[in-house]
Amino acid sequence: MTKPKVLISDKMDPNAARIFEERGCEVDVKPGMTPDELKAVIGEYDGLAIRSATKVTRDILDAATNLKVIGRAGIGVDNVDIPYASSKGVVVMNTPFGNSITTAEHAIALLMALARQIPAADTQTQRGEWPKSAFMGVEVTGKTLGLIGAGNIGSIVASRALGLKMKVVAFDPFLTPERAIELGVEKVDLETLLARADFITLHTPLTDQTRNILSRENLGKTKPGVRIVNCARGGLVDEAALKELLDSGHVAGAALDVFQTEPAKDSPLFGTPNFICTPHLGASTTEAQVNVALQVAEQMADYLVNGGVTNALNMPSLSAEEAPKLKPYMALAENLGSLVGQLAHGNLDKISIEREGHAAELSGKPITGAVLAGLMREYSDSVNMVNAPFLAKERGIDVREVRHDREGVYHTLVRVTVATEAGDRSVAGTLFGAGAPRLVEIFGVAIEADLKGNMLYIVNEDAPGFIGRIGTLLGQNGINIGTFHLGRRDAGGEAVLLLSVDQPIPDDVVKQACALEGVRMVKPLAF
Ligand SMILES: NC(=O)c1ccc[n+]([C@@H]2O[C@H](COP(=O)([O-])OP(=O)(O)OC[C@H]3O[C@@H](n4cnc5c(N)ncnc54)[C@H](O)[C@@H]3O)[C@@H](O)[C@H]2O)c1
Ligand SMILES: O=C(O)CC[C@@H](O)C(=O)O
Repeated sequence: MTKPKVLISDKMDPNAARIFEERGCEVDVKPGMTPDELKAVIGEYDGLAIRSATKVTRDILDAATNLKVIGRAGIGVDNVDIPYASSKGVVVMNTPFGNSITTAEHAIALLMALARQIPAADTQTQRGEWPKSAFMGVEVTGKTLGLIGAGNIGSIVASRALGLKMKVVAFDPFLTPERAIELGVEKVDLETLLARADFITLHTPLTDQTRNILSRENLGKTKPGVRIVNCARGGLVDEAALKELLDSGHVAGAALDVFQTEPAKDSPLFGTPNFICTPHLGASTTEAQVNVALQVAEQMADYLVNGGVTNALNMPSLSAEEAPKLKPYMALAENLGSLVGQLAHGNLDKISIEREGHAAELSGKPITGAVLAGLMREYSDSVNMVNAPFLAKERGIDVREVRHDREGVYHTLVRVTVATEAGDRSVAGTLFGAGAPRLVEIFGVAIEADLKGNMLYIVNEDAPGFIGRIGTLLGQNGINIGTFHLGRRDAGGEAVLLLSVDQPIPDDVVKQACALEGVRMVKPLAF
């Protein structure tokens, strides 16, 4: 088996490359490529490990013809076009906790540096000026810290601030009152936070809701003398308005680790008294970089080698223990989806995926993804289990998952039912022996078959002589039959024949088969 190939395209702790190799991947480390250089090579890779410098745009994704997973060694994924990656079937993962403590500590460091103007005092002292009377600081004890965003990092900042004897008020629409109590913070609305905070620190992602959350208008509502820290994302604070308010003295100090445009090589804020900045260093500690590098490599290798999914932003998680158990189900589910896709005519607007027995004990989402991938492969070549649910949603297909506790005839069963213009059509399959997928029912007829390679599906009247006729026809056309499966509803009623053949069946042979006595339908299939 060829090893999956991974490209590390940003500066990353060497532990990442080591882990990839130990876990069975080939790895190339090429930080600092231009977008054109990346575009030229990305087609070779199954995985792309990045930090924030690599921009994974549509253009790059279009060239990434083998790419299966993008791993962000860090939290923010605003440098990845996730919707487009999803539509291309590429899993996007991040490492949501590896650098949280480090970033929270950076926010606190900046807060303290602002309170005591440490950078300017340091510069002037080292110039030999001994500016003792130029720097009058403020205590943080007893002051109110306004936290915008109380997720992983915000919560850690809150605990550190409480340790510094600050009062913490938090604005976060997703913060429950119970969690606020647990964190020891007061949940408030944004207006209240702006009016009450002596220090404000931001810890939200950059979204349509948070963009410019500290706008000119909102900055105007802050308490005179407020000090502001942004260690989250550029674009949360209106930088031009901040400059004016720093100049007017309304804002007593501001510290930015992140900028609207990065790298920020030029900014009107540079040189403003009481303005401090760092070049997006929030996550830059040895500990955090080792954490995120190890974690991203473990997650990506696990996905590429075993199919395990952890911390994916566009796919449900799947543990390394569950992945091998699900593997045979993926093949079964994809085949069942493909079978209904090939047999059901007309618009598919509803699909239900039922699991019973052992299948009901496993996670349903991957099985659903595989059924949808099989089904939609009839309509699109680039579909896989990652993008299939998105494509189904886009097409307005109503997808239902049903889990039965009941014991059925089979120890495990997956049934796929589609609602078509001609009524509901359902196929079902099980796993035999060591996990061999097997079809056990097709549109209400019990039949046992391996769905593999080229096949021919025939519905005919159950009457003597038919098997001989079809065998003769295929033989006369030089088509060898591999396996032969029969099923019927009632004796003398409708019968179903599923043949595996050694080559695709030409159209004229299909026509001849349709013309045989007693034939109701003939459909060549491919798996
Ligand atoms: N400077 C750095 O180097 C650095 C390092 C790590 C993380 N970050 C950034 O820090 C930010 C926070 O990271 P995290 O791990 O705490 O994320 P998180 O997802 O754990 O927390 C984000 C919080 O923001 C809240 N939120 C979302 N929309 C909001 C809104 N409109 N108003 C108020 N709150 C809102 C969410 O409810 C959530 O609690 C991210 O943008 C991340 O990219 C920066
Ligand atoms: O990789 C970095 O240095 C920055 C990471 C940070 O912005 C993040 O969102 O995790």
